[in-house]
Amino acid sequence: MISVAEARARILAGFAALPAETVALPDALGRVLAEPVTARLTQPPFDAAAMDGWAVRAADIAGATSDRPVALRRIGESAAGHAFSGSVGVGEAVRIFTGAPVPTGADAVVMQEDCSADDASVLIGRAVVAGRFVRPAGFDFPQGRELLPKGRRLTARDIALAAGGNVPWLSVHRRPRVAVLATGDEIALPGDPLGPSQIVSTNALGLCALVATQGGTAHNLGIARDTVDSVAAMAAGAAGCDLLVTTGGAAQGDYDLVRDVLADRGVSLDVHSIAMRPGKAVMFGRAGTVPLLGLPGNPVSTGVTAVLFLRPILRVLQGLPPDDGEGPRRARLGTALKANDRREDYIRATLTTGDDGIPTATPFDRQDSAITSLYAQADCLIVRAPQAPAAEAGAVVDIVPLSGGALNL
Ligand SMILES: Nc1nc2c(c(=O)[nH]1)N[C@H]1C(S)=C(S)[C@@H](COP(=O)(O)OP(=O)(O)OC[C@H]3O[C@@H](n4cnc5c(N)ncnc54)[C@H](O)[C@@H]3O)O[C@H]1N2
Ligand code: MOO
Repeated sequence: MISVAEARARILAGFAALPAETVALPDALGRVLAEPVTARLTQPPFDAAAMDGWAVRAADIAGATSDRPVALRRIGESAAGHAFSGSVGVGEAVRIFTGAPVPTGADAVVMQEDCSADDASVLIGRAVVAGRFVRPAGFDFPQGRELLPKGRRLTARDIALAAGGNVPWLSVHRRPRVAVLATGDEIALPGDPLGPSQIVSTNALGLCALVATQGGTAHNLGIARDTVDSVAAMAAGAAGCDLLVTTGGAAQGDYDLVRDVLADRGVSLDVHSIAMRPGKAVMFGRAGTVPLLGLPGNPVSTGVTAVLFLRPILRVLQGLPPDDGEGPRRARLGTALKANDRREDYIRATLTTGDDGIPTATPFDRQDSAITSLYAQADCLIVRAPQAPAAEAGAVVDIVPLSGGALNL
């Protein structure tokens, strides 16, 4: 058995960022930039009014108050999308609306609440400094400014920013293509009629969904039967994918065939047994040209090992660092834990936040790797190092949050 850290290092050494492709901005949410996004225009492109009111020369109204307003001659109007073409001279004002270009000659905007107007003139009831309620050209960013760096996973806000920079398409890493293969004579698809000793496959659909949350495209290859030929034939469907993930058939039993199939094909496994619980039976190697990650069949083992090994692979393939660094990584224990043995434990737990704002992770009583109902409820995994001594309630522990994904505000 090797440690989790060594297994991760060996597995991730086999992956690098996928090539770039160009996508239209509406399709870029959750994708990772292969090139920085640079502004193609200056924003705002002109000096723009920040309020509805009157564009004036500040010097003209220096002494204006509500009791002693200053009268200016109104000479036109500037609306958003319809600039005033003339220029504002001494003693003149232009009616202006939010977002409209401030005419040349004017250097400030007075809110309409401080003014009263008739057809020919306007009374300005407040003095303002030059620049008041004017957003100068380039106030947000100038043309040529880097708006978003290479390697950024695009959020909803980033899409709006790129649109503001007049960038209609951008360069992102190709989505990882991941083939998913379930194995086992006992496995049936949800909705299929079940034989007397059959169970429904949870793992493949869960893995496909996890791939989607991480920005990849999953190809569900179906269910291989417990024969070498069936596993080999169905695994061949992964040709052209960036990764084949199998579930089940990874342990030592007479019908655990994924290993045999790999061995038959001369596949050397870089990883085949990891000192962790759940998930000891993880394999990593290469099936032909396609890297293969073999995950154990117990559903929670599949889920936990996918979080620990598949998620970072998908991130690296998209040009991201292996870990997201999001969310809390430490919490206080809600209940005491016994000393650990030689396997690193990933304990399913809930997270609550106390009055002091510090999260508390409370393990479920039952930790069997077949209990999917509790895994779905878990907020995090508590990480217990091999041989960790007993820990009291309140002790600070490392956690892996079970949250995050490709879509972000
Ligand atoms: N003698 C030993 N037996 C086992 C060991 C061991 O080290 N020595 N390890 C145990 C551990 S830990 C795990 S985890 C499992 C891993 O076994 P496999 O990866 O070979 O998985 P299977 O035997 O095929 O299945 C295990 C379990 O999971 C169910 N399963 C499988 N696929 C699915 C699926 N797609 N959806 C839902 N459930 C699935 C399967 O029916 C079994 O109940 O081995 C232990 N045994
Ligand atoms: O891999 Mo097993 O995961 O310890 O149930």
